[in-house]
Amino acid sequence: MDGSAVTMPLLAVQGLTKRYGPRIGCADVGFELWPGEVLGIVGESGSGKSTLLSCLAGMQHPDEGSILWDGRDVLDFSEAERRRLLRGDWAYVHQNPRDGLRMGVSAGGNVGELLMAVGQRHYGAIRDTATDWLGRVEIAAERIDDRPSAFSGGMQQRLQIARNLVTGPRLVFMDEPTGGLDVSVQARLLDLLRGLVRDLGLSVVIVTHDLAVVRLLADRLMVMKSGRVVETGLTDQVLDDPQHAYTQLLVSSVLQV
Ligand SMILES: Nc1ncnc2c1ncn2[C@@H]1O[C@H](COP(=O)(O)OP(=O)(O)OP(=O)(O)O)[C@@H](O)[C@H]1O
Repeated sequence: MDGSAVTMPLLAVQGLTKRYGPRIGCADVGFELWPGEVLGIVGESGSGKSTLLSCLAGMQHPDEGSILWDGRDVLDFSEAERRRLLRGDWAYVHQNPRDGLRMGVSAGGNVGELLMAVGQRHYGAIRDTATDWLGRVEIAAERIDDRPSAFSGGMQQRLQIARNLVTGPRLVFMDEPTGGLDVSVQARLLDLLRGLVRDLGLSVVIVTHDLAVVRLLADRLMVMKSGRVVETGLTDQVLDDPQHAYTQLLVSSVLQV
């Protein structure tokens, strides 16, 4: 990390608004994310979490607002610049590993091809790094030539995480990374994610409806309702002493699915 990185936020978002016709996806969302920080975005289904994340990660174009990255608005980036960003400095972990993996390519290939995409050419070194990353996400080296379709859901998700982190991104977006998995598999994945976030000092924006996930992972929370941010604060503060009536309902699990 260079000296300038700690004096300005990694990401500075202002007035982000996305409408679907007359319906509001998200409205006037603003926040800053600092290096090494994990920001959790929570809210019940339909509150605008996914819309916000997809606008932030360049998968949808917002109607209004700005997203400053290294001082430049990513909404002004060319398509080529945006693609470079998503392949290098940014990573996106999908809820469904099938959306983030290439199912017809081996586990090692899924990790290795990202290294090739950022310019690595030496096959032996790429395979060594891929093996190392499989180990970090608790996938045995002997599975390196297996396709993800032969893996369990939890293993697929761990492989997707390895594929995303192998290039050392500066910012990772995560969309319900533990969603759709059995409870015991979720717990193991959460443990693994927490270790990686801590060891690598990752900067993360994570969307979830599961407060246990953000309790473990997030430094700060943003609570959304009907597309708007209704409360922000340190995770423990928001969860232990919620100020907004909606957050109080959310925490008391009345609104949790
Ligand atoms: N493609 C779309 N077309 C029309 N309306 C949409 C579309 N996507 C989302 N919306 C609407 O935007 C609002 C926010 O939805 P969004 O999916 O972002 O919420 P969410 O909090 O991520 O919910 P979930 O957890 O169920 O995905 C909702 O009212 C939703 O119906």
